[in-house]
Amino acid sequence: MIIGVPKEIKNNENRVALTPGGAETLVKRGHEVYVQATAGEGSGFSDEEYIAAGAKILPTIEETYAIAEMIMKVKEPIEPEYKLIKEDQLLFTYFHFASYEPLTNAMIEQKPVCLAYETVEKVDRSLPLLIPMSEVAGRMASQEGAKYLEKPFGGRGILMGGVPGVKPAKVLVLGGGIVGTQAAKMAAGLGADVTMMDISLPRLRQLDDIMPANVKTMMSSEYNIKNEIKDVDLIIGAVLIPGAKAPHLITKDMLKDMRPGTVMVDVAVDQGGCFETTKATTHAEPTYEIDGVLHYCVANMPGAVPYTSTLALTNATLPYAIQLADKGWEKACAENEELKKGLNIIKGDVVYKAVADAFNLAYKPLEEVMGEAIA
Ligand SMILES: NC(=O)C1=CN([C@@H]2O[C@H](COP(=O)(O)OP(=O)(O)OC[C@H]3O[C@@H](n4cnc5c(N)ncnc54)[C@H](O)[C@@H]3O)[C@@H](O)[C@H]2O)C=CC1
Ligand SMILES: CC(=O)C(=O)O
Ligand SMILES: [Mg+2]
Repeated sequence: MIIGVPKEIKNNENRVALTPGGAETLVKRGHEVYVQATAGEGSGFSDEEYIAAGAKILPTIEETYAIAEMIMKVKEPIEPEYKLIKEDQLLFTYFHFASYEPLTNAMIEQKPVCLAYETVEKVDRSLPLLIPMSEVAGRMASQEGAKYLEKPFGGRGILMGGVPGVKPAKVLVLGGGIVGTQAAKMAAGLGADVTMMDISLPRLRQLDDIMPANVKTMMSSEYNIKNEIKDVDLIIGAVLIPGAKAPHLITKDMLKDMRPGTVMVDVAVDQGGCFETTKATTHAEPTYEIDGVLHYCVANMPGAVPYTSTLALTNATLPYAIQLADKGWEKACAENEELKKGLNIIKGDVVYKAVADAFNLAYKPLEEVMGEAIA
């Protein structure tokens, strides 16, 4: 198969979808790998390393899209990329369709096969291609939260761990999955007083067993959230309903009950955000303030730590990319239930129900689109 790896063009996105090691693995299996010039630079990989691995370098993004049967990316395609995408081309990347209607419409129009990292799902319902980036974003959420709580950055001016004789900061983590757990761990490590909320009681039991003593658990409900936010310093939004828009757990109205300088980090921004007042920001301008509350809503948080993130992401994606390249997407998805769950839009048909529901689009079950082979 001919595989193209374009350079990411989203603001401050320094990750790349394939390492030189990954390229070498695919080339050794008989595939052709084309990498756009300097695509790996932000992650510390030179063009020469890709060439040594057997890949070919193409000077422009246009040529990279034009030649490839499968495009491997990190972030969802953005506007300037839409027209480069070819009918029937396989796109293997994050999409987060439910949070962005123009992207969904563009992919329906361009008719590629969209296989979304974030909905590839194992039988135990875990999301193997989201987990590594959720681990990064979760750990970063507390780091960024601690920074923005500093007065010069717009926060209340409170130190996460406090000092002897002065109380630590109070941190509320909404969602106790991968992001929430990693965020809570980091905040607890800094000495903060952490509360985690989730709607799953079994998950709260697990967390209660494994988390340090300065992490408490609470059932997630509007009532509990309203009570907690009154004296909290940092709120981390980390909920997920796979493929769907995130529920708004904190409404605009609730901001009035918070102390000025409270910081809210919405990691769930790429699924629309779990705060009503969330709007996606970039690393260039990560925060904005509403009613005295500082919002941090960067949709590609891991892009800021590309050394860690590229290696973590490609560790997870490469085994799936090999299957797609070796067998083609139809056979690979027919034989692997995990990959099959990643199919969101196939040549104009929306085959992932939560995405169709998000925008009242027609939903076509996979069996209708693909026939018995894939159903
Ligand atoms: N901004 C960024 O750069 C990044 C964002 N993300 C996003 O972070 C979000 C969380 O991802 P993961 O932790 O991997 O998901 P996960 O599936 O591991 O955890 C989500 C948790 O939210 C809980 N939940 C659902 N509804 C809830 C509610 N009403 N109240 C409290 N908890 C609720 C679930 O029970 C689950 O435990 C996703 O939207 C993901 O796309 C992930 C990586 C990077
Ligand atoms: C998961 C995701 O959206 C990211 O890593 O940017
Ligand atoms: Mg994201």
